Amino acid sequence: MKVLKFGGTSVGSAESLAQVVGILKDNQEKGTPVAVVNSALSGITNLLVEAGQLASAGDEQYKTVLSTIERRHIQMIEETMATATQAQVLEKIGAYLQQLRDILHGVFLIRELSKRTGDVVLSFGERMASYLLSTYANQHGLATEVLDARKIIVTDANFGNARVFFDKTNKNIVNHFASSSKIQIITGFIAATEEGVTSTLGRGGSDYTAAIFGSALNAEKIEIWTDVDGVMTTDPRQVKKTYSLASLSYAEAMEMSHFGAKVIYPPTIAPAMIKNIPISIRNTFNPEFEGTLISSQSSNWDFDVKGISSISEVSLVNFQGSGIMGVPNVPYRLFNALSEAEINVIFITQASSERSISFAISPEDAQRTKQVLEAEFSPELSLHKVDAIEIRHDLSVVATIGENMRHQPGVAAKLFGALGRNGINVVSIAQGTSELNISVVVEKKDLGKTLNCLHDIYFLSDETRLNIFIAGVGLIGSTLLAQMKAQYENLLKEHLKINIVGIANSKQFYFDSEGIDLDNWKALLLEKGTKGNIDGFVDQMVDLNLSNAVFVDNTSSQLVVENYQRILNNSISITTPNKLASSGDFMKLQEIKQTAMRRGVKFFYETSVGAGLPVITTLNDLLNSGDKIQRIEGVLSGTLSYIFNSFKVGTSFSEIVKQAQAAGFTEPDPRDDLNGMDVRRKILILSREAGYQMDISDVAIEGILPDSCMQAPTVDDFFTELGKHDHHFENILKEAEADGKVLRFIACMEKGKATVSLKAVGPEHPFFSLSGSDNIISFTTSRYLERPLVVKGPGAGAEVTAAGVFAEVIRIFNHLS
Ligand SMILES: NC(=O)c1ccc[n+]([C@@H]2O[C@H](COP(=O)([O-])OP(=O)(O)OC[C@H]3O[C@@H](n4cnc5c(N)ncnc54)[C@H](O)[C@@H]3O)[C@@H](O)[C@H]2O)c1
Ligand SMILES: N[C@@H](CCO)C(=O)O
Ligand code: NA
Repeated sequence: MKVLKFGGTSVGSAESLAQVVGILKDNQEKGTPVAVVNSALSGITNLLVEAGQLASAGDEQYKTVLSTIERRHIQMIEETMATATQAQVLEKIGAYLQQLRDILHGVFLIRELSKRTGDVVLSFGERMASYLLSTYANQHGLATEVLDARKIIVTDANFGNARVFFDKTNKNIVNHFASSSKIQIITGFIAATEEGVTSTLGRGGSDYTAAIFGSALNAEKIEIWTDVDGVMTTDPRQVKKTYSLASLSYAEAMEMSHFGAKVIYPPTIAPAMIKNIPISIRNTFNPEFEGTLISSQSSNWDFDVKGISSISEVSLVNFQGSGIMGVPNVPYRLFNALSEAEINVIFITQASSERSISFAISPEDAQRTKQVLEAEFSPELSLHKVDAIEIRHDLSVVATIGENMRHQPGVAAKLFGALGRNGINVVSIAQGTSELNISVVVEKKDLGKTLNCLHDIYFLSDETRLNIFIAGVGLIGSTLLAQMKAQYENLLKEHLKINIVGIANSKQFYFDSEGIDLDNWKALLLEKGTKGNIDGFVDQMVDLNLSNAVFVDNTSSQLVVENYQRILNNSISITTPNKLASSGDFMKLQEIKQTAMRRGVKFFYETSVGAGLPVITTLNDLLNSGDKIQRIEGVLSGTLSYIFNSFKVGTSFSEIVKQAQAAGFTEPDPRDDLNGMDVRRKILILSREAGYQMDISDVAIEGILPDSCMQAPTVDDFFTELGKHDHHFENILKEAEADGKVLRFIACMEKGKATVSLKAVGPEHPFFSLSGSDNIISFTTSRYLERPLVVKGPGAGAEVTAAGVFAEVIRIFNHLS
């Protein structure tokens, strides 16, 4: 024998009734006898509650609600019943509705709805639904009859939440089933007192009915049929990719439910659990799918954690004071007072100092809780042994659940590490010694982020989203987007989903938290983008509060840099080829780095020196392993390298500068390259990495640009002006060539002294043979003393720079996961 329970959505439409009959027939074919428990049509119980409340308040609107209830049932009959039988079925439902109308009229007249009468009102939902289901099933070749559970389940008179007398109930069940041959369609949720007065079983009622029958009948299984594929790893409304759990232990299922997962109401599990009857959660609309099996077995499951459930809205009460320390009856009085006031406590923690006890409750109980505790502890409050009762609102509880967590070091570390890296503040923590559940209280605004990042770290097998925000979609930014698009599928195979959530240029920005279409980003930004500057972009990014977030600054803008503190403070990592922060004000840079460290996020800027070449990481590797830097020397400008490598007597200097610009090597304003500013910044960045507290003014420079070029108002004017000085550059070149030398723009730092100058070097010099836009950086250190460590290769250009930024984005991801 199996007991099958169908929820409201399973009996709420023509389609679903057909599915139910299919499921029943399937069992019949397999020779498995079944008993069926059903709920009211979906939504009807709430309407009944509403009608009762309106009527008792003397509000005629109850009649409108009643009509809605009537219409739902009539519509079901018209959609599902054979035409010839419709009149008869309508008559029967009509009789139920007339009774209900009479009762509500009475309630309306006397303006009172006792719990006792409320249960009678509610009972109509299940009674009508059972009648419809049974009639429909009989019309489709099954032999069923309605079993009104009020004849079977005996309870006390605690209406609304009655307690079952199991001895009598179980006897009734066994006797009834001994004499019935048809499939029993049992009204869920309702029961009756010994005197035969209608009662209800409280929250989760129909599941409970199924467990009561299943247990009395020693059923081989109880199946709860609903509209989802069983129990999911977490709330699918909050997390995009969740999985259905194949199995749960009873204890896990209870923990999941206690913390809000729409699984099964914990008390309903008890009768089944005592008899070790497995409960399976199935989808009426996907009956082939096995769903979730809840049993005593702890299943094979590859992950430490089974599920992450949450209660989105709780209030946290802090009860503290010097007078409660070590006083044994304080907790007793506290929780007893709450229990007498029927206030449900969701979560408790107590610090070992015993100075305070915190507990979470539903927000609607907050006011009452305060009153109850103030009354109970009024003497202690007036003597200041207990502090004023504090209640914090707008919080959520997130519970991480699973039997595999037991005796498993590292699970909690993972959890708190992920929360920390994502900037989620933990307000309170509880873990029972059963190690089945780690619960944390977080701010409500962080709930979605918390569920997403925990789901990512525990169930990472499928895919992790990296949420990326890009400021600057010029040369580097657009190349980066193209590279990310090209690599998208490959990364997905590695379980990494590149999710570009926001893009911005200097005038507007565009967001799509599901990921901007990379085939179309330009049009989306231009046509659908919001007008606004970087501050607005960062505001919206912060508001989205996504986990695994990275900000990429592909601009050369100081306005963007001004936002770094705020971005890092919101636990969003940064990678950038923009040199302004790392070569800007020293104290500000320190603050930025400290914020990143404090928030456990990254601030990376490898591409600001030598583009994609590993310059800064190499320097850091040397330093971290204890090497001492003696000297750093390099050609650090791709532009200047290209220019002087290509500049031959007879060619025009200004033409070559234009070529460098066209090749994408130059700064947005090429003068930043030619005046040596770009190189000064780079040698400053490296000097600071090497431990020197230096500023840009500490980098001496011998400029090569005539003043008139510097003063030209626009880049075009500059080129015109530069053309006038071609002969000047040719002369410098000729001088060098006369000595068998070439021109190289070299930066050097030794013992905290940095210089940048154009030098003529001969064939003996390691930089002599440079070509293309190559950068070269040589590190002379204690360990690389005679022969320096050299990094060399293209140090500018869209592809290599964007690739370097891309690599840092991935490095940040590796750190986050
Ligand atoms: N080109 C290279 O080879 C190379 C190599 C290493 C580093 N870099 C650095 O990369 C950065 C970008 O260079 P690029 O060549 O792509 O420049 P670009 O001029 O082509 O693009 C700059 C982008 O930034 C946007 N922008 C500017 N100010 C902004 C602001 N305040 N807010 C939002 N967006 C803003 C612009 O609208 C544009 O989309 C620069 O910092 C540059 O120094 C470039
Ligand atoms: N304009 C820069 C880009 C790399 O930072 C260069 O030419 O090297
Ligand atoms: Na680099």
